[in-house]
Amino acid sequence: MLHITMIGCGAIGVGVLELLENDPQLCVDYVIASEGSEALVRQRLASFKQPPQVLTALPADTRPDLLVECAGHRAIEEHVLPALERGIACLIVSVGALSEVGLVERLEAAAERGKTRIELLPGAIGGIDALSAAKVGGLDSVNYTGRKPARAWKNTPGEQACDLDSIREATVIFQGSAREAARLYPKNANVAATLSLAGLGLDRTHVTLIADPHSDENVHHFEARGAFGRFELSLRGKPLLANPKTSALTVYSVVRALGNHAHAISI
Ligand SMILES: NC(=O)C1=CN([C@@H]2O[C@H](COP(=O)(O)OP(=O)(O)OC[C@H]3O[C@@H](n4cnc5c(N)ncnc54)[C@H](O)[C@@H]3O)[C@@H](O)[C@H]2O)C=CC1
Ligand SMILES: O=C([O-])CC(=O)C(=O)O
Repeated sequence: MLHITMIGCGAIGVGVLELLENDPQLCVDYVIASEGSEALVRQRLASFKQPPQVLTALPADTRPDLLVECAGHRAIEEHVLPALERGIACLIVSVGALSEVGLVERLEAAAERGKTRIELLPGAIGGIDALSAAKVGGLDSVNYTGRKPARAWKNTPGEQACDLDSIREATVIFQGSAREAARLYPKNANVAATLSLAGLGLDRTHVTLIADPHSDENVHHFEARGAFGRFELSLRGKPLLANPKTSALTVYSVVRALGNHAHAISI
C-alpha cells in the first residue's frame, strides 16, 4: 500500500479523497491544511469512513511514499520544496506556480539533493505525452486558447477587460505569451504553464483567453506544429461545482497519477 500526504483539501482535494476511498492500494494518511483552516477541513472530511489526520505541516518523523500538492502556489514554497529536500517524491497540480522565475530550477535542485523526483500532473489538459514527445523532434509553434464561463474570470484582470456580468458574446480578455498569462491570471494559468513546460516554453507559447457568457464548460484548445507534423486537441471540461475555475478532469488526473504509482500496470 502507498502512503500519501495531501497538501490542500479544497475542490480538488476532496474530489480525490472521495475517489480514493475504495482503493485498497492507496491510503491518504495526512492532509496538510493552511494555518487557521484545520477545523473547516476536518468538517469537510467528517463523512469519510477513515478520514486522514489534518495537520498544518508534515511532522519531521513522518515519511510518506508520496506527497501530492492540491493547494496553490504558496504551498510549493511552504511544503513541496522542503519535502523534496527530505527525499519525499512530490506530485504537483499547481503547475502555473512554476512560471515564477527560478522556481523550476529550485525544485530541480531540491529533488536532486533529496535524491527524489517531482512530477508535474497534466491536470485539466490532455495530450501532454504527445506534446513533450513532439518536442524531442523540434516544435515550431504552440498556440493555446482557454475559454471559460464569464463567472470563472471573476476576481481576475478579466474584470477590467470587459463587464463580465453583462457581456453577451464570447470576449477575448487576453492575448500574449504564456509567461504574461501566468503573471496576470495565476489561478487560470495552469494549463498554459503545463503546455509551455511540455512544449516551447513560457515565452514562445501563445495564449488567448476568452470569457464566454454562453458556456458552462472550461474549453481548452491547442495546436502544435513541428518536425513531427501537426497536432490539435480540444477538451471541453466540466467545471467542479465547488470551484468553477477548476475542471473535474484535474481530480481524475491526480487519481490516475497516484494509481499509476501504486498499481502493477501504469497507463
Ligand atoms: N494543473 C491543472 O490543470 C489545474 C490546477 N489547478 C490548481 O490546483 C490548485 C487547487 O485547486 P482547487 O482545489 O480547485 O482550489 P480550492 O481553492 O478549492 O482549494 C485549495 C485548498 O488548498 C488550501 N491551501 C491553500 N494554500 C495552502 C497552503 N499553503 N498549505 C495548505 N493548504 C493550502 C486552501 O485553504 C484550500 O482549501 C490551485 O492552485 C489551482 O490553480 C486547478 C485546476 C487545474
Ligand atoms: O488552467 C487552469 O488553471 C485550470 C483550468 O483551466 C481548468 O481546470 O480547466
